[in-house]
This record gives sequence, C-alpha cells and structure tokens, in this order.
Amino acid sequence: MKYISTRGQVAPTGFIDAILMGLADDGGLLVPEQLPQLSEETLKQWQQLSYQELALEVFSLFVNNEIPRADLKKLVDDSYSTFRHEDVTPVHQINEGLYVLELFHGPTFAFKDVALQFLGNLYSYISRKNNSIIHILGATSGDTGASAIEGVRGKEGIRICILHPHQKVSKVQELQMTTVSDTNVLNLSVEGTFDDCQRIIKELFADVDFKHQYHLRAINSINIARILAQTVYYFYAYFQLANKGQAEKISFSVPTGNFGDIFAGYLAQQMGLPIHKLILATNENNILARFVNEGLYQPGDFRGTYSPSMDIQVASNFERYLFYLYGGDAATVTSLMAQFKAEGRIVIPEQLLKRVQADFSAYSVDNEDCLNTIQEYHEKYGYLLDPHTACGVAASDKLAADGEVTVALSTAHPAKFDESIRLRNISQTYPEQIQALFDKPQNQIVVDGTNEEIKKQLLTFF
Ligand SMILES: Cc1ncc(COP(=O)(O)O)c(C=O)c1O
Ligand SMILES: N[C@@H](CCOP(=O)(O)O)C(=O)O
Repeated sequence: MKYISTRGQVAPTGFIDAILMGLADDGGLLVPEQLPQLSEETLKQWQQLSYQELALEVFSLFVNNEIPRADLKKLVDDSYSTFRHEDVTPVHQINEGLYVLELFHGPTFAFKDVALQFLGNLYSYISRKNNSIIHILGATSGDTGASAIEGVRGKEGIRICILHPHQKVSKVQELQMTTVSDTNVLNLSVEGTFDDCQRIIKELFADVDFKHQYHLRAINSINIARILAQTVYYFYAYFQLANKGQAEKISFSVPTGNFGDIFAGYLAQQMGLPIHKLILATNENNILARFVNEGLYQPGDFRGTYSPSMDIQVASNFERYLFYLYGGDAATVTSLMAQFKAEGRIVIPEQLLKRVQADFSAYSVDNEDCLNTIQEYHEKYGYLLDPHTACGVAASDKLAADGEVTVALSTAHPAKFDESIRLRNISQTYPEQIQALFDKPQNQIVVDGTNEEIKKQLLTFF
C-alpha cells in the first residue's frame, strides 16, 4: 500500500513517510493509492472481534508491514487501554430506530482520542525507532488540540504547539489545553477563527523547506493516520448492531465540520462496509450541507454556534472527497483548489451532484433546533446529548426514513459544552477529571495570528 497526493505531484510513499509528511509536499492531502476491498467473509470474521482486535486488522491493511505486527498490536493495546469503557466505542440504543455511538470515553472526552491516542503513541514509536525529532503543529476548534496534547504530553523527543481561536472554544476545552504543565506543550490563542488557525498551519506546512528544517508534523486530519484510525469505529458499530440482529439498512449520522469523521465513514463504505446512508449534519456553518444539496462549495459568514467545534467554513478533507468524486483525477482537483483559492467557490456539474447526493444526505441544524433536540432527548429518553451530537441526531430525525436504523455519532461528552446545555436549564455533574481542571493555572500566549508571528513563536519553542 502506497499513499499518493490529491494533487499528484508527490511520488507514492510508504505508511511511515506518509505519517511524517502530513500535508503532502505539493500542498495536497495524502490518500491510499488503492482502497482494500473487504469480502463478505472477512467482514463476517471481523464481526466477533474486540475493538482492539478489529483496529489491529484494519491498521494492518494500511501499514504494509512497515511496523512488525507485535509492535502494532502493542501500539493499539496501549492506545485503547486509556479508555474508560471496555468496548472503547460502545453503541447505546435510544429508541427503535436510533443508536448513539459513544466516541467520548477516551481521556479528553471527545472522539478525537480514538485516533490521537494511537497517533501520539505512533509518533513516539517512530521517534524512538528512527531517532527522529517530532515537532507537532496543530490547529483546533477545541477538541483536536486537547486530545493531541494529551496524546503526547511529556513524551520524550516530541514537542507540540497548538493554535486555537481566542475565546471561541468552550471553557472546558480551553482548560483541557491550557492547564497542561508539561514543558513540551505550547498553546497559542489566535485572535481569529478556527479557519484562520487551519489556514496558518497549512501555509506553514506548505513551506516545504521550513517544514523539513523544523521537522514539522501534523496531528490534524491533514494526517491520513487520523482518518484511517477513525474508520475502525464505523466497522465496530456496524458489527455491534449486526450482533444484536440488526443488519439491515444501517445509516450513520455524523456531526461534521472539517469533513474528517464522515470521510472516514465514506472510506469504510468504499472498502465494503454496507452502510445504507451517510448523513452529513452541520450547524449554521453549513457550507458542506449546501454543497451536498446544491453543488456549490462556497464559505458563508462565520457563525458562532452552540457547537463551537464545528464552527468551520473551509473543510480540510473536502479535497480528499473531491479526489474520489473526480475518479482520482489529480489535475482537476489541483485546478479546482486553485480556483477555490482565487475565487472562493467551487461549482460541480449536475451529473456529479447526483453522485454526491448518492454518497451523502445532508442537513443543516440551526441553533434553536440544536437546543430543542438536546431538551427533547433529555426529557423523553433521559439521555443528555452534547450540542454536536445533537446536530447529528436532529439531522437523522429529519432525514432517516421509517424503518431505517441510524447510528448517530456522539462526538463529545456533554460536560465539555455545559455553556450551551445550561441554556435549557439542564444541569449536569462534571466527571471528576473535568472538575479538577478548574483549580489549575492556565498557560497560553495570545497572538494576533500573522504567519510571521506564529513562526517566531515556533522558532523560540522548537
Ligand atoms: C465534538 C465534535 N464533533 C464534531 C466535529 C466535526 O468532525 P469533523 O471535523 O471530522 O467533521 C468536531 C471537530 O472536528 C468535534 O470536535
Ligand atoms: N473540530 C476540530 C477541528 C480540527 O479538525 P481535525 O479533525 O482536522 O483535527 C477540533 O476540535 O479541533
């Protein structure tokens, strides 16, 4: 298995080099050259595996023997030993047609831990084996940052710098990132939005000399390892339902911002997992829902919402999907991305829009609807949804047909977004790990967010 760039200007590369490259050196994103095709028999064999066993099988397909199986198994086992639930990502039934896939049982109470516990350990493994320096640069709307920091804090040979939008993350997210006292962690709080943070890091990664000189590595879903690790729970959730006798027409509803999580589901489907529908749920920052419904990809005005981690206009992984949509035609993807940079929009032709609408259904959930959904499910089922999960559930309520079963991805624990939940007079008790954060001192540097200023901070830190 080799990895190629969506822009076609990078020689096919192996797994570890792909992880280290992060953003492709031609400015594109890496994807597997070919997707493994799983037979019905393989899927049947996988159905009884534990989460860790399944993750080992899935990763083995992509790692191409670059990591001995015993080492890979240890990486997997170590990564998921930090989760509080023995199933790692359990499914919880809400009603006849709706299950919630709880992805928040990791150390930072968000789905990012599933991939970032693994990626943190993988970086540490590569650093030890190759005696190489790992300097991580990441952007976050709140969850990736906390989770990435947790994945590498205190690890020898690794330093991490995370950019988050100043005062646009929840209090708990801010505390999770900024109360970490390990000296290998730097938090920069950028005057701007998540899109600004993501643009800055992509521009710095695209400066290939700078990237190589300072050994810059990615932990965002820019890094293909993130996406691959996130495919595992689609399989696992599907198998959990199949084991309950529920194997017909299973759809997934995915709260979406940077398009990484739902893209992982798309890859699982392309590999042979018989997912019925992929429902793409956005908040009021709805560029992706508009794209699926109208064929126009164009940022709107930034909206601060109750689901701040999805307050994203420019969805990084959209480029990966375009690559598949255009049948792997890197030249077309390159010119579409150039057009997006110049004109701020991409329009796709009618026949491709049909294909997009066969791949996804999409719904944009407004602020009121998000809170109504939290309240309704709390009152009716005694289940507290976080606002991101609520977007996924609201979209599923809107788009799933009678008789279909939907698995809504629960991407964060509600305690991370108490500000939003309290608006409906719902009170919750924080898990003790979160409560403890409020007594700790914070460390962060507020920056105005020019590339030059960020570079200066990085040079001092790395
Ligand atoms: C809690 C939560 N839900 C959903 C999302 C959206 O996921 P993605 O960016 O992979 O589309 C994010 C951010 O990534 C998030 O932090
Ligand atoms: N919502 C994310 C945004 C970054 O997404 P990623 O999947 O590319 O890391 C966050 O919480 O930071």
